[in-house]
Amino acid sequence: MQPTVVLTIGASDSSGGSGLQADLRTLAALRMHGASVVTAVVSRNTRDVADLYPQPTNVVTAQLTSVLDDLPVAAVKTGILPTPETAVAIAARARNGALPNLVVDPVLTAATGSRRGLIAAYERLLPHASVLTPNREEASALLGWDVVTPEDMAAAASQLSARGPRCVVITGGDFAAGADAIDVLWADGEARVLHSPRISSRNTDGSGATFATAVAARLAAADDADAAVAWAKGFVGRAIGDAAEWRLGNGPGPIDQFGWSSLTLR
Ligand SMILES: Nc1ncnc2c1ncn2[C@@H]1O[C@H](COP(=O)(O)OP(=O)(O)O)[C@@H](O)[C@H]1O
Ligand SMILES: Cc1ncc(COP(=O)(O)OP(=O)(O)O)c(N)n1
Repeated sequence: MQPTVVLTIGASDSSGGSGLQADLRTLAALRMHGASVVTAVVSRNTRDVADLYPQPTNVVTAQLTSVLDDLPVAAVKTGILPTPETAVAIAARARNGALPNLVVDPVLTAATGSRRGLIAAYERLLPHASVLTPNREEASALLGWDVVTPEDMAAAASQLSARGPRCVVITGGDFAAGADAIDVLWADGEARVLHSPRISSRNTDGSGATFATAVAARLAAADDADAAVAWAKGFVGRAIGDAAEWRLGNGPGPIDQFGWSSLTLR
């Protein structure tokens, strides 16, 4: 049997916790082949980000052309798109139908120019997204108002879906500790609040990247969007729980996509 191919477009994280490294670990754990287009190189550890070096846009598009000319890509996930030019170039490929089952994780870290320019460029990408996965801060930036409560998240998801993505899930990993980890899903014209047990851990680096990549993987496996989101939420919760005792570095460390202690792959 051939492995399913999923393409991740994003930045290298030198600490290995998030970005392309988390995406590729997630795909490997799900027994899929990960192709990767490097948009930027981030110098960081578990404590802080030192620098972000964007790849020139022509280097990003050259990687994209090489992958898409040859490999049977079944789904695509985007992470850091460091400049408006890069985001516009990715949007052009999406508009041409070259990026199937596109999951957009709008990490709004701009390397050059204004954040406003990056947000404007994202507007071109959103109509082509199958699933958009902002956290509350990213949703606030995209919309221009503060998304705080679960009610806000539902309204925000509805407003973002009007910009084109078929499904929007606003993640709430940064809610003050409570019993549940709450995300809000907008699909088929209605909002649903998704609950899962909140895991107590200092190690949550890469949760957003892992979640979005797992959604892309499940879309590649022909799940519909809400099933993919529900599955990914379970997956990331297990990955956080399995790494809760890890002490890799002095800040929030990576999560355990492989579930070395408890994951049963389905
Ligand atoms: N402590 C936690 N326990 C369980 N699930 C969590 C926890 N933190 C985040 N998640 C889940 O991880 C996914 C990514 O969410 P989030 O952390 O908000 O993304 P980001 O890293 O982009 O801010 C969501 O499904 C969220 O509910
Ligand atoms: C290289 C790199 N660094 C950080 C991120 C941030 O991703 P985000 O989804 O905001 O949060 P986590 O994945 O770290 O929970 C990234 N995508 N790439």
